[in-house]
Amino acid sequence: MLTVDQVEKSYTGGGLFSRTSKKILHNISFALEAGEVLGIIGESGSGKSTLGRLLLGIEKPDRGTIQFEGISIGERAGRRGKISAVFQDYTSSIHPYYTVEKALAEPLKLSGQKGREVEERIDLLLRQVGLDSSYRKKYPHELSGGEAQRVCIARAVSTEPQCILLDEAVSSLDASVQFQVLELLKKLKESYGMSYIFITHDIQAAVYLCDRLMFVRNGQIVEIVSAHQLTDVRSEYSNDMLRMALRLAGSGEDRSVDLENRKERIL
Ligand SMILES: Nc1ncnc2c1ncn2[C@@H]1O[C@H](COP(=O)(O)OP(=O)(O)OP(=O)(O)O)[C@@H](O)[C@H]1O
Repeated sequence: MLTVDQVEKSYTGGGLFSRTSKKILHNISFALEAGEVLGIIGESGSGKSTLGRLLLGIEKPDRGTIQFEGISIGERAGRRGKISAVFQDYTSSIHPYYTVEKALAEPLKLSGQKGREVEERIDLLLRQVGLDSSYRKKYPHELSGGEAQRVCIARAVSTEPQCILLDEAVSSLDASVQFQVLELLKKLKESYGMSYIFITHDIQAAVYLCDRLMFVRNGQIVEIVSAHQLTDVRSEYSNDMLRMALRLAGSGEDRSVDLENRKERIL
């Protein structure tokens, strides 16, 4: 469905007259199947969000191609209605002067839906993300972090894209809310059958949600493994990240719940 082939990206350094260029992504190639959940995991600064922006078509790669069903993501037809996103910063993801219903109506109207159809769809979306209709009139500042992120998720699924890119989408939520949102994402995936690209540094959340994990280091793919076969992990880097996740789980510093299940799967 989504194919990424030999993608490279550099940024020029700071300063108005700087000509130094730093390569952020090196030769990135992978494919995402319909209905699959792919985790992109790596340390801070490894290039995960840069890759995410390229996949959304917000920025262009310097080299290589990104295609959705054979059409370049750089073309409107390649991305329109096919991919949407949920970011970590849910507070600024919703317009501060928009009520929840207005925030949800916007993408629906842009996709050509009107009147009653939009109203019914908003009710359904709110129900699907576990919010009742009293939330329709609320503004973003009246929502908790978990509620705001549910609204962002409802907005992302509203037009039924084939894929949702989630960039650290649960990272700043507290443990129990994080788990609820992961559960919600699982449930929505079952209803809509879409794919997720789950960008995170939280391996445990990734193991919980993903089918495959892609480990990224210094802008390069280290390896891609099945999230159900973590014993297949070969590289030292991926093993170190898994061990670190396990140590956090064991020390009680973990921010997530359902640890035993995750520990078993990591082991
Ligand atoms: N627009 C930009 N201009 C210049 N450099 C950038 C730009 N965006 C990102 N970078 C640099 O690219 C590198 C990778 O950043 P990126 O945000 O993609 O990493 P990340 O893996 O998502 O990190 P984190 O987990 O901390 O969000 C960093 O060194 C960053 O400073």
